[in-house]
Amino acid sequence: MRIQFSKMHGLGNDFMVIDLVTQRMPLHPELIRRLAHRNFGIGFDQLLIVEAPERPDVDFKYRIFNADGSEVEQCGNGVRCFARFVHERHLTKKAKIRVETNSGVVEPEINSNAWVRVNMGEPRFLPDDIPFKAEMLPNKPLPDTYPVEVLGQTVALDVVNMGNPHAVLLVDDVLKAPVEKLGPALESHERFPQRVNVGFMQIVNRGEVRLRVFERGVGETLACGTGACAAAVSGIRRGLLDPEVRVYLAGGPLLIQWQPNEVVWMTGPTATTFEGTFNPYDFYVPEQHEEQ
Ligand SMILES: N[C@@H](CCC[C@H](N)C(=O)O)C(=O)O
Repeated sequence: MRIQFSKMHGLGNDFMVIDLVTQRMPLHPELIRRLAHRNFGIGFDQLLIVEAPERPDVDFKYRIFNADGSEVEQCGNGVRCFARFVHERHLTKKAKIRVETNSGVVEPEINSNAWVRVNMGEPRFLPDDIPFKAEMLPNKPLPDTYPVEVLGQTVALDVVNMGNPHAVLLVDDVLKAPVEKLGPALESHERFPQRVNVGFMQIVNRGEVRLRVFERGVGETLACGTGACAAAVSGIRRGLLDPEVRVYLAGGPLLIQWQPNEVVWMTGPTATTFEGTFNPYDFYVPEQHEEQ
């Protein structure tokens, strides 16, 4: 039994994409960790799965797994690649599709140059929606920064849910930001019961920022789409940015557009690196093998 896949990326945030509408394979976390391994596996930041929809008003179901095997709710660079994948595999002819995720519906629209614009939905700020433990302000929208003690210092975090949880910190120089130190400490901080993605944002001017993201379940990646949305939303909410922001990540720029109380729009490129097949039994996990 061989499974077909595509290797894709959005600005260097890389994915293995598998169609499980027409194929079957187990989705055990240990199998995913083995496939994600950069030497022993295919290597990726996230595994993206295409499934048949469970409700009548969407075209596909989109499941996302981090390299550590954890299933997550949303992936912004991934949804652009997802839209391109379902076209390349002739699973749809529609330019604009509705895709169900574990945190709601997103709507990517693909253009002829494989650029994709996505309605990412509305950001959420309630502590329970992030989720974030903010005893001082039980379930009221959070202020635009919240002080959090970490590694003996207090940092001012803006916490935003973009389908998945994000914390955004302002820094003077993104190249000198303490991503390796604060990233893991905040990712697993007790205030974030489901862990968090941590963005370090440098404001260049009202329309441009530089961003590095320490991703939950992966580590620092070359780009993070939901992280770019969260950073832009945070800067706009704080009155530091205009409603249209170019977010420069290590892998390249994304365009993010947002007006308060509206949905966030993300526009960016996609790339298919190669297509291949693998035999899941080469990555077999004894006694934990689960059929999907
Ligand atoms: N790279 C993604 C985000 C993937 C999920 C994230 N690591 C999480 O755990 O929430 C993006 O482009 O948004």
